[in-house]
Amino acid sequence: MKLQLAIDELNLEQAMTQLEDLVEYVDIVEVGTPFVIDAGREAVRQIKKKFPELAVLCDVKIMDAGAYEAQLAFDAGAEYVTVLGVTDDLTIKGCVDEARKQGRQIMVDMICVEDLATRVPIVESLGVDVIAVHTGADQQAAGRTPLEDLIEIKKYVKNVKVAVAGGISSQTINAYLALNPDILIVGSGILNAANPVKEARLIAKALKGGR
Ligand SMILES: O=C([C@H](O)CO)[C@H](O)[C@H](O)COP(=O)(O)O
Repeated sequence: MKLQLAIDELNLEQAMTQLEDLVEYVDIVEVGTPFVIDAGREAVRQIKKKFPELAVLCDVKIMDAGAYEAQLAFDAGAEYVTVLGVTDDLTIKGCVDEARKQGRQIMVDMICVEDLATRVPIVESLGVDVIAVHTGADQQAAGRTPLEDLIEIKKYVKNVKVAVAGGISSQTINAYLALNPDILIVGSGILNAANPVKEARLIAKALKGGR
């Protein structure tokens, strides 16, 4: 299981400093949607340059012009790019075609997909690499978590990797680990913790089965 650190609310300078302390606990670093809006593709370029050992996911949440937008993120050095599960199949296919050309990966964010049973097999048939259940920040504020969606999606995904995101922290991680997702995504749980390094260490340890 991989740990993906989502950086959403830091600026580029803060992110580079924070990553120096967290890099040893992280497998994938996510240039989150607010972060990429603020810092652009330069964030992907600089993180790849300073931390070549980290895979970078560019969370652009593509909704249209799939091939072109995915290409922009891949050209900056991202290994993973996100597209929205609610969008058109042609957009997802465009992202997948670009990823295959460049030897990279597409993660589909299923935020706001209401019928997972119907949508997951279609999304999987388009050749994507990872399908992520995601309870967004605004849904989290209304008290929701991604746990039920993770339980449900595990029933429908056949051959691709599964990721989960949405307010996960060391306090709640065990329920997610029990469902064995391939990628566990944590943002505010680490970066808004009183001690982000301690929190990242706790989560990384839990991912390794407490060792
Ligand atoms: O994708 C995200 C969200 O939509 C803001 O862009 C977050 O990166 C994702 O939810 C993980 O962050 P936390 O929920 O704070 O763990």
